[in-house]
Amino acid sequence: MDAIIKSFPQRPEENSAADVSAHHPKPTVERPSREEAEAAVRTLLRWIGDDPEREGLLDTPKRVAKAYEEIFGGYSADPVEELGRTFEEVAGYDDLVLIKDIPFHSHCEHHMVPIIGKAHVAYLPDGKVVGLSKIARVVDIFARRLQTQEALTAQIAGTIQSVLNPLGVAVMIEAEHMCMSMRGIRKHGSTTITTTFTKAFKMNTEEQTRFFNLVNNGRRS
Ligand SMILES: Nc1nc2c(ncn2[C@@H]2O[C@H](COP(=O)(O)OP(=O)(O)OP(=O)(O)O)[C@@H](O)[C@H]2O)c(=O)[nH]1
Ligand SMILES: [Zn+2]
Repeated sequence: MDAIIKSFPQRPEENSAADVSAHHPKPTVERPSREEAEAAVRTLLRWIGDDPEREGLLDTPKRVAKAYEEIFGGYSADPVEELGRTFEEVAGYDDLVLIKDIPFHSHCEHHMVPIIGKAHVAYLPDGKVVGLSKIARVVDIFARRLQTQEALTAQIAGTIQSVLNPLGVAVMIEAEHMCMSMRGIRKHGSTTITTTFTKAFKMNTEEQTRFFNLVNNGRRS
């Protein structure tokens, strides 16, 4: 499915069906056994030129398999479930809710090396709100899968839009890609910014501007 990439400022346009279908269901593949995963790590150790039988590396395949369970734990979690519990008693609050500077670690699907960044997620409630931590959990679940930054951005926005059904969602991600700094073109310190807007945010550039202002407000340079 195509990622939704938007540049700033956006032209107001009609809401599209893509808004609500941008989140990906979790892939279903048959997993190999832990022994097979550990054997694959031993193969990679030999591929890089080291000796998996030397003392320091003996337990490494086991550790790597365990670490992978954690850093790719997003495949075993369901972001839709996280948004299932909502609250309506908010004293009539009907304005934007922004959770900014949500730190995340992901891995790029091209090289499987880290993407390190921050997500800013806002929504305009339509009567109901969700626990703030649940938004961060959605970020975390998608980040703990192999990603492109564009897909990560679109998946977070699409899931919140389709499950919570607010008046609009805005997601901005700023991240550094280790595949661009550790290897390849070796450009340290460059940041990639992606945004996805749905409904009210997509149709109204003033809402986008408000979102950007709030994200930048109080930020230390
Ligand atoms: N659009 C996008 N590109 C990404 C992301 N993460 C990594 N990339 C890029 O994916 C591209 C993969 O390019 P390829 O030519 O297929 O692979 P490569 O030869 O390893 O590329 P180099 O990184 O240029 O050495 C590179 O330009 C990466 O910088 C991402 O989140 N979004
Ligand atoms: Zn990469």
